[in-house]
Amino acid sequence: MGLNVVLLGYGAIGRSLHGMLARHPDRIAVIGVLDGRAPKTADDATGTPLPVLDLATALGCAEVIAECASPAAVREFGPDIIASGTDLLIASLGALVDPRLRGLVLERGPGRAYLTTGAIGGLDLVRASAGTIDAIDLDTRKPPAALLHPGLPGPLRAGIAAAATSGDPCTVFSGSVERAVELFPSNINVAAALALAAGGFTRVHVTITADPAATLTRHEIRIQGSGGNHTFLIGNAADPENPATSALTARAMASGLLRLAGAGPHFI
Ligand SMILES: NC(=O)C1=CN([C@@H]2O[C@H](COP(=O)(O)OP(=O)(O)OC[C@H]3O[C@@H](n4cnc5c(N)ncnc54)[C@H](O)[C@@H]3O)[C@@H](O)[C@H]2O)C=CC1
Ligand SMILES: O=C([O-])CC(=O)C(=O)O
Repeated sequence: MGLNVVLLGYGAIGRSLHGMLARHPDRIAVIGVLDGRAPKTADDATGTPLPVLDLATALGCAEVIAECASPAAVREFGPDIIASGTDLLIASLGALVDPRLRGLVLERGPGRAYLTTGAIGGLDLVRASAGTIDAIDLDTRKPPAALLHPGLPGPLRAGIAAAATSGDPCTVFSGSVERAVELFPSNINVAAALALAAGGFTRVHVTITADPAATLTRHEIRIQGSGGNHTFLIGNAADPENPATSALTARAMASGLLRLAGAGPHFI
């Protein structure tokens, strides 16, 4: 019997994740989706349709709910999932900048919250170095189209659009993790991942650049502290369905779920 998984969100990550997990029926059974807005619920590779579930049904059959929807979905469903005793794997880590939600999701139980490494690497090192870190700088660079979304304030939208027409890279944001995830809720969860791993939001500074020439999404992470200095440079291919999302994210979630289902090797 495999691990029973429900997908909360069936967009670019959810569909890709479904396809990857379908290759491991001995370890994982994807039994449905919690996403009433998904236009279709069948994985392209297998054509397997998934039922759309309500929360009560999902909680009755899932051992793990894998969130790949939005920070709003973490706010809406996260506390109930954890309170029910079901485990929750979270992609939209930006939701956890809210200390109240963080308490409900990360500290209450009895369900366990797992945080995906998502679109970056090095979180094991950041976690291990938590007490020694003075500062983390995250420079994220994406094509302008990957940064535009309907909730952006007008001047910021205009700045990103101007970068697109000028052809030159333009830094469109510099500031805190909290402000970054407020302005780009589906685009900079990796900043929250670094802050959560480092054990504090105040030490992380975020810069976002719109780069019309970018062919990869780039995350440059520079860590300074008494334990040493560490730099990671990550260049990710975008998901073919969503230019805002690195394709690595679905692979990271699949890898994490397979690990929960017992597949090694286990790096800890
Ligand atoms: N931790 C990380 O490194 C990364 C995290 N993400 C997070 O993953 C999320 C999903 O990414 P994609 O699949 O590319 O987005 P997408 O826009 O392609 O798909 C999102 C799906 O979730 C559904 N959804 C949104 N809010 C919902 C809600 N409240 N309840 C139920 N369903 C809901 C939508 O209907 C859509 O089908 C992003 O919004 C972002 O927050 C994305 C990339 C990297
Ligand atoms: O996929 C990426 O490269 C990063 C991203 O969207 C996020 O952190 O939300």
